[in-house]
Amino acid sequence: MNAGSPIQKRVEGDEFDFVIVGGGTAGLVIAESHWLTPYNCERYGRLSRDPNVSIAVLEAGYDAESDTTLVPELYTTFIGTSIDWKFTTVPQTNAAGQVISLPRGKALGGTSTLTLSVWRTRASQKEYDAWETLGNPGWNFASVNAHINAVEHFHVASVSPPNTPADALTFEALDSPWNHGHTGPIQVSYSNYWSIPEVVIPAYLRSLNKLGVPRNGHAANGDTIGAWQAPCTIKPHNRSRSYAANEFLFPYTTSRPNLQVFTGAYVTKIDTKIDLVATSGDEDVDATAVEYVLNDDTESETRSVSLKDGGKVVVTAGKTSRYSYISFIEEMRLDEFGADAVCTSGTYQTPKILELSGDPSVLGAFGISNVVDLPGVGNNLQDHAAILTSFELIPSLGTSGPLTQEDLARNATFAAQQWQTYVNESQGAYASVPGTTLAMIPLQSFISAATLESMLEELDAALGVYDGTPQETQIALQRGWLEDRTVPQVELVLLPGLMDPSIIPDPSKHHITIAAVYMRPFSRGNVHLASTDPLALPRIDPNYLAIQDFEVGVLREAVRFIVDTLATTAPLSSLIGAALNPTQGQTDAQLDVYVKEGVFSSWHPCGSTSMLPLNQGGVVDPNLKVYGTSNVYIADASIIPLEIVTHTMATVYANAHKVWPFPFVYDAADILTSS
Ligand SMILES: Cc1cc2nc3c(=O)[nH]c(=O)nc-3n(C[C@H](O)[C@H](O)[C@H](O)COP(=O)(O)OP(=O)(O)OC[C@H]3O[C@@H](n4cnc5c(N)ncnc54)[C@H](O)[C@@H]3O)c2cc1C
Repeated sequence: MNAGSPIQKRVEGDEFDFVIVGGGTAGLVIAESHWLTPYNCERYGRLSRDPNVSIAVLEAGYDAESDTTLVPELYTTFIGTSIDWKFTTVPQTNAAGQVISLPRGKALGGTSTLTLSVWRTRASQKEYDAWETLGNPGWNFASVNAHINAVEHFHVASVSPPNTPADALTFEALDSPWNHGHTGPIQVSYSNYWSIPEVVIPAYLRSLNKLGVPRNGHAANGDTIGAWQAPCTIKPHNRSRSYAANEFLFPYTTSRPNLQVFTGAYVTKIDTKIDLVATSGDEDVDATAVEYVLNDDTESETRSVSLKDGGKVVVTAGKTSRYSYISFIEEMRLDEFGADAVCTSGTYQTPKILELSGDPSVLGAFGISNVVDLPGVGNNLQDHAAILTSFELIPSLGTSGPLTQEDLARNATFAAQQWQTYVNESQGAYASVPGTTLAMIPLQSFISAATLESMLEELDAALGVYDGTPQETQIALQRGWLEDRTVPQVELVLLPGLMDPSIIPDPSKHHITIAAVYMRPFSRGNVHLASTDPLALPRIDPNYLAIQDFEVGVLREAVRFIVDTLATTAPLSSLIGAALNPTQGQTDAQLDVYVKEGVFSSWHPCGSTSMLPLNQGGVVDPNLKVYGTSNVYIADASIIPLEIVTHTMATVYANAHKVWPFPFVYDAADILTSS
C-alpha cells in the first residue's frame, strides 16, 4: 500500500528545464541548491530559487513523514521498513556464500531518510585530492570541504544545549568548530544520551590512546587519524532528524511553484532525439524526455516529462537505477516490459533499477542496443565491509545500575519511560544516536611490522589482476597509501548492546559491540541489469574480500587487535567481563572463517558511475556530465571514483552542492584559484 501521496502532479505534456530523477540526498540539494552561505557565489546554485527555472523531481518513493507507521525516533534507521528498497547482493563467493543485505532509502530524502544520522563528515585531505590526481580538475579537499561547510550548521557541544560541557569533556564531543560550517541547512549536533554505561566510553578512548591511537579534536580538517565522538544530523532544539527532505524541500513546497515534486514516480527511461541505429558515436546524445511509471493508490499510468530546449536531465537515482536511463534509451519501453502490471499494483514496487552499461557483453544478453559506449557503467563498485566483535561488561555495570540503550528492547517499563521523555521533552534514548564513538586508523596501528610486510607481499602479487585494466591507476594510488600512516584504512565503531544474533545475552548484563570496518577495498564489484523487466532488482555484486589473503587478513588482524589487545588493555579491560564472539586467542584460520562468515556491508557504496577519465573506466566528466551525452548528468554517491574512509552522506551533499548549476560549468582554473 502506498502510504504517501504525490506532493504535486502535473498534466501530461508539461515542460521543465530540469528533470531530477530521484529526490534523494543529492537530488534535493540540487533542486533547492541552498546558496545563502559565505562559500557561495553566483556560480553556485540557485536552481528553484530562480522563478524562471522550472524543475521536476521524480521520486519513486514517497514522503516518509506522511506515513504514521514509521516511528520518528532518531535511533531507528528505518532499515527494512516500507521506505527501504531492500536490495541484496548475489551470493558472495569470498564471504562464505553470504547474501548480504543492502538497504537504501526509497522516499523523499532518499537514503538520508534512512541513515544512522552520523555526520562522520570529511575524509582525509589526500583522499579528496586523489580525485583531482585521477583526472578531475577542481575536485580536491579544499573544494569538497568548502561545500560540506556550505550545507552544514554545526552546533558546538559545550555551548549548545541540551549538550553540556560535561558531554564535551567526558565523551570527547569536541571537534573544533573552526573546521565546520555554521550557516547551512543540515543541522549537526551531538548525541546527549550516552547509550553505553557512561564509564565505558572514556575508558575505551583511553585504552585506544595507550595503544597509539590519538584523540582527534580536529577530525574535520583533513587529518582524520585518531578517535573522537562523531556529531550527528540532529536538530538540537527538538532532537529530530535533519535530512535532505526536511531541509532542502519541505520549506519550499508551497513557495516555489516552479519546483514540482512527483512522488511514486518510478523512472523507466530517458528518451533521446537521435536514431540509435544511426549513432556513430561521434555526436553527443541529447536527452529529450524522461519516462516514468506513476505509482499511487488511485491510478496507474505512464507520464512523460519533457525537456525544454537546452534542458537537462539530472540522474540521482542511486547506485544502480541510474544506468538504465542511458543504456535503454529507445529500447526500454514500458509496453514491452510489462510495466502495466506494476502500475496497477498501487504500491511502491520493487525498484526498477536499470543498468546502463556500455559493456556489450552485459547488454547483448538482453538484446538491448547501446546508445553510448561506456564500459565503465556498473563497474568499479566499492563498498565498506564490516565485522563485529561482542563483549559482556562486568556485573557491576549490569542492569542493577543505570539502564542503557540496550534495555529499550528488553525492559518495557524503561522503554515506555524513555518514549514519554522523548514525546514530552524531545530527550532521552530515543532522541540520540547510538554508536558515535569512532576511530580511524592506518594498518600500522594494529598490524605488526612483520605481519604487515608479508601481507603486503601477498597483496602486491594479487594486484597483478589490475594490470592493464582501467582501475590500474587508482589501485596504484591506493596501494601507496598503505605505507602512509596519515591515511586511515580501518574504522572502529563502539556500539551499545549486542548486534550479533548468534549470541543469547545474559539479561542482567550490559554489553558492547565493537565493529571493525575495512574502508578502502582493493576488490572491485559491479552492478548490472538482471532482467529485461524494468521493475526487477539489479544484480549487485560488491565482490567483498575478493583480494582474499590481504582483505580477509586486514579484518582478521583488526578483530584480533580488538579482542586480544584493546579489550585487554586498561582501563577498558577492567570493564570487560568476557569476549563473547569471537573469544580471545583464536588462530588465524579460525578468525579467517569468522570474518568470511560474518562480514557485512556498512552501507557506503560508490564508484559505479565514476567521475574519471574515459580510459580509467569513467562515466562522468568533472562537470558530472555523462560522456557522450549533451545533457545528462549524474550527481549521487556513484560518481565517487575511489572509496573514501568516512561515512558518505556529507560528501554526497557536498558534491551535489558543488556541481550546481550545470549551465555555469565550472572553470577549473577559477575553482583552483578561489579555493
Ligand atoms: C542504512 C544506512 C545508514 C547510513 N548511515 C549513514 C550515516 O550515519 N552517515 C553517513 O554519512 N552516511 C550514511 N549512509 C550513507 C549515505 O546515506 C548515502 O551515501 C547517501 O545518502 C547516498 O545519497 P544518494 O543521493 O547517492 O542516494 P539516495 O539518497 O539513496 O537517493 C536516491 C533516490 O533515488 C530514488 N530512486 C531510485 N530509483 C528511482 C527511479 N527509478 N525513479 C525515481 N526515483 C528513484 C530513491 O528512492 C532515492 O530517493 C547510510 C546508508 C545506509 C543505507
